[in-house]
Amino acid sequence: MAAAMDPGEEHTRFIEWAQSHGVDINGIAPAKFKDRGMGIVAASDIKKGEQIVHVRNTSLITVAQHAIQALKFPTKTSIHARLAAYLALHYADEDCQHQPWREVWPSQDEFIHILPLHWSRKLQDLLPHAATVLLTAQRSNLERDFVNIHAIHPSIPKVLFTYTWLIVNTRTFYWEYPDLPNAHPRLPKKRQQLTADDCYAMCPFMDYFNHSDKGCDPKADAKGYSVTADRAYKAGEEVYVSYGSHSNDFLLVEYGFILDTNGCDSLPLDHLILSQLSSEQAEILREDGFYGSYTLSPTTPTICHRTQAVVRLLTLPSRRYTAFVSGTDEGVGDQGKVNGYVVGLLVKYERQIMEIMEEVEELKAGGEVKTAQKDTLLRRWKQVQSIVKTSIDALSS
Ligand SMILES: C[S@@+](CC[C@H](N)C(=O)[O-])C[C@H]1O[C@@H](n2cnc3c(N)ncnc32)[C@H](O)[C@@H]1O
Repeated sequence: MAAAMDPGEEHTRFIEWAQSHGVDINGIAPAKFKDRGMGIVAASDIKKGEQIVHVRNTSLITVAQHAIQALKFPTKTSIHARLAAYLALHYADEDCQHQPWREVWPSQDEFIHILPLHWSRKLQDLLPHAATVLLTAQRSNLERDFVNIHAIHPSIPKVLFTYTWLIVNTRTFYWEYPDLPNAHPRLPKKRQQLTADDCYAMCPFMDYFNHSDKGCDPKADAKGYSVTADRAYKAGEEVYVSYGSHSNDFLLVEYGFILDTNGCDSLPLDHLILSQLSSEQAEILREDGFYGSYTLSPTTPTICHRTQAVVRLLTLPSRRYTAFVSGTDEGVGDQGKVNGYVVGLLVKYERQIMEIMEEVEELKAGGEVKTAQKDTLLRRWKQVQSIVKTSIDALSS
């Protein structure tokens, strides 16, 4: 994909600001892409192992900062909500120290086009099941955070909070809150109460990198963030980081895009399997720790161990299920029966997929359904269809 090396004045201003705020940039530059906003390209040839950017910890936005601590959020307020509220409270402040950085963030309008949270109900209802589950959780986290923030900062409008909450959602990095030299003295104590969901920091320039399943791995330590080239790059090539091992349903809901090839993609099977269970079977699986989270990995279609267990409970005498989950029998002799059962589920699902794709295709683009949204949804269904087809073939042979 061709990229414009000179993406515009606001980006030039931001780079100058970043360099004077503890961001060391080496051999890379921001560039504008047709289909994914900004990204990072190699400005010159880069060798594998070269450090291409370092961002000093004092340039991050974290809840350890005095300006955020001073807002005195109740303890139950999530880190996500605190960061979003801080950004919202300073949104209209043109003298804000982060102004040049904010100018290069996506607009509310861009989010409306790409993020399923903003899609019309018609389109949301046609998302794959796994994406619907993620979207429901996202909506409820946003609602919870808004209610908590509204109670103490009623002046923040919901539309603005939603925007800054999504900025935080799409542009933060995992940050373990090491005991920063400049951190608030109370932070080390609080750190023990933080869960992985709380460990967010906003990091200037790092948030230009787009995601790939095989990209550079950003590293954080007490001094800040850095990215090292995972391989050699030729000048002009896009340099990606990996946001984590995420399926396309996750990327779609949380970030508003899907990858054409994604080694971390998966097909969740819960919606096909859980409805087949009697209440006794569900109880047995809960007791054995095998209830739910059934997936099929598409690369070499593999039924995960949990699915192997549940299908054995559904199709075999109970002693054979028990032998499998206790590990006394690897269950090789029953594999054909297990595969056959999964194929039966997938064949039914394949028919549903075709019907859903027809519904998506029939939606008129324009008005509340945008062409790009419809195209993304159709592309995702085609991927799901292809995973299902490949799996049926592989498991039937
Ligand atoms: C951390 S930002 C990366 C910079 C962003 N592209 C920008 O214009 O500022 C994350 C957002 O970039 C976009 N993005 C990241 N990786 C992408 C990819 N591989 N393909 C398409 N869009 C991507 C998504 O919109 C995502 O929400």
